[in-house]
Amino acid sequence: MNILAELRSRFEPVLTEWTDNPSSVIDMLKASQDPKFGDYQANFAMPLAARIPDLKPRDLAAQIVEKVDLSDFCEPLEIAGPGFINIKLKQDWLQEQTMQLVQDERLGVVAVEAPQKVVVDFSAPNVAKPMHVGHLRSTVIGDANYRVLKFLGHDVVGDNHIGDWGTQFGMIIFGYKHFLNEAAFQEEPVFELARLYRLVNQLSDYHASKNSLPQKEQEIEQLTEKLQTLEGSADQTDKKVQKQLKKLKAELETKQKALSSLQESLSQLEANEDLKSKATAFPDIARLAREETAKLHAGDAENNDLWKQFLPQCLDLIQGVYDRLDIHFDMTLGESFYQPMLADVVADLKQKGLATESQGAICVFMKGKEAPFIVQKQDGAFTYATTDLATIKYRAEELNADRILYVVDSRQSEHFELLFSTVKDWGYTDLELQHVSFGSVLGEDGRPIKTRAGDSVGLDSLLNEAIQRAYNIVSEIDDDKHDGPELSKEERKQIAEVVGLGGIKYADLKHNRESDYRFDWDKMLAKQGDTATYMQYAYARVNGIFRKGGIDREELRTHQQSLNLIEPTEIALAMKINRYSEILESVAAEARPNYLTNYLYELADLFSTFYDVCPVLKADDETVRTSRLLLSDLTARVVQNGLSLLGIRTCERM
Ligand SMILES: NC(=[NH2+])NCCC[C@H](N)C(=O)O
Repeated sequence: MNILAELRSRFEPVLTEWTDNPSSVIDMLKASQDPKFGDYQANFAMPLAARIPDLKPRDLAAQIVEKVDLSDFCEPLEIAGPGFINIKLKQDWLQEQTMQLVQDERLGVVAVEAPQKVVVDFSAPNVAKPMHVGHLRSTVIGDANYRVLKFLGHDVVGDNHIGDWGTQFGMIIFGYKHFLNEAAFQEEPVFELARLYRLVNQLSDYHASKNSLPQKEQEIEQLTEKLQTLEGSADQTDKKVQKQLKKLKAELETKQKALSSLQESLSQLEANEDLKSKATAFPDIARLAREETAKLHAGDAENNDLWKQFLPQCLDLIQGVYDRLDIHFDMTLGESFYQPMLADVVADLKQKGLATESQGAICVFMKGKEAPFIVQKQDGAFTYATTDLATIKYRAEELNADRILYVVDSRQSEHFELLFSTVKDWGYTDLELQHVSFGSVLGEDGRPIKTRAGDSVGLDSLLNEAIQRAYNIVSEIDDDKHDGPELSKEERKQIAEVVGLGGIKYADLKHNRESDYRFDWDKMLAKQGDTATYMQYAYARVNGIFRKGGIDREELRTHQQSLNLIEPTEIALAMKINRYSEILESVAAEARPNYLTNYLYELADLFSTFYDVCPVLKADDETVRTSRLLLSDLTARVVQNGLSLLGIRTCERM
């Protein structure tokens, strides 16, 4: 049962006496921060009273308390401070409720009454290049949302909207035509294609950087001049001047640093004879690659054949990463799938008067938005925007979607604002559209994470490193065991896989998704603290209790009547367990898996405190022992279930 939802539904009708719109304040009923204010606390008396003349919030709170009847499961309500309403659950009710969970496979999480058809658009890499750490967030956050929604009973479709039609294909096609290593391609086509992509990318970056040199040098020259003039003419004892000088110097220094690192990478490439000669042979490689893409899009037979040949190979490469991460999609339609529909989309928008011509391009202009949404470029090409419009039409009409979540980088916020606004005008008014936006993964130095060679870090090597580091942690935990190590090398390896991958996912999920976060191996895998390792360990620890006591858990669960909550830590733990369903619903409503990580962390912590204070196997009395075993069992089940909804596995021992 969702206790929070139940409480809100009891208060909501009562509040109509003071407001027409109780749902606007009902969120102010929340779990309380501190048990001394009860289990839940309602703070809506203050804002409501503020709108009514001569009504003190405390008096209003008293009137509300008078009207709402919670006597079946709560203690008499208390009013505190300026008008808070403190709500405490009846202990025998909580106990009974907890007892019901013992036999409930779903741990109190009732499936929603009105399931929605939800499309989760996630991962969506551009597949012509190997996956890198930048793809991690969408994949992991999307997968967690997918799992939670599904568990809640929604009809969920995971769609990997891959970029399989973009400019990168032109790059591999160009590479294939000019730089192919035939033998390598025969042997391992996927790697050869990845190499070709990197090569063409590197060469076109080289020219872009080289071409930007004169401008960069000029900027530095101008800055230097400005600085010299200021130093020569202005009064250097003046505070303002000093400040200005300092600012200019800092700016100059940053620019000089950037320039020298650019020069260094250019000369590195030039030191490589082979690369240098390729760069010299194709000074306008970027344009040439773009032309290959244009030919592909225009239906050129040779390029289309190559594309058909390359696509499955590119997909194979990314599939390897998905397999390792245990990520699954219901469909992988991708951008190419929608190409035949794009002309109709534009025609329809024009016909409805939504799209108009502007400087040769076809655009949708929106009120209050400066940027137009370009659906067809001057040269006739359709855009990312057009594809997304066609995708929505397909999802609404063919998949019957009620809601679509786009788990995409925050840098695409503007695109989604324009997209959603266009779609409403286009007539899909009931469709719930949400950009589940997220920040970047930063390296330990606080900059976007890169390898030493300056490439983005490949996901495969990242996962390998995680597992390798986890192996050391797992060994450490095992070596430190009171009665000596108990795991074989093989077992340690298996556990390391679970801990390493879990650690990577958890570290990503635990942050408020909008913030950037720093990738930090030590923090990520730490045994203590807000990490998957800590929770996986808590889970294994409970299993250890049962193993040690030789207790059959299935059999234990039939002892339903023996739950007996006495100690405050037991009550707090039971309370937390009962909140599981409310947490999952909040994750689903806002697409925020960090609510779940946070909950699990608090749960594991409460368990730890309980376990320190309350002897379980050594409890004095049989009923207390059974009760505590039941509570431990429930905790472990919630931890396991919660982690599994985050896509994180657990091990029986650790
Ligand atoms: N429907 C969407 N636009 N989904 C997200 C696609 C992300 C795109 N492939 C990129 O890498 O930027």
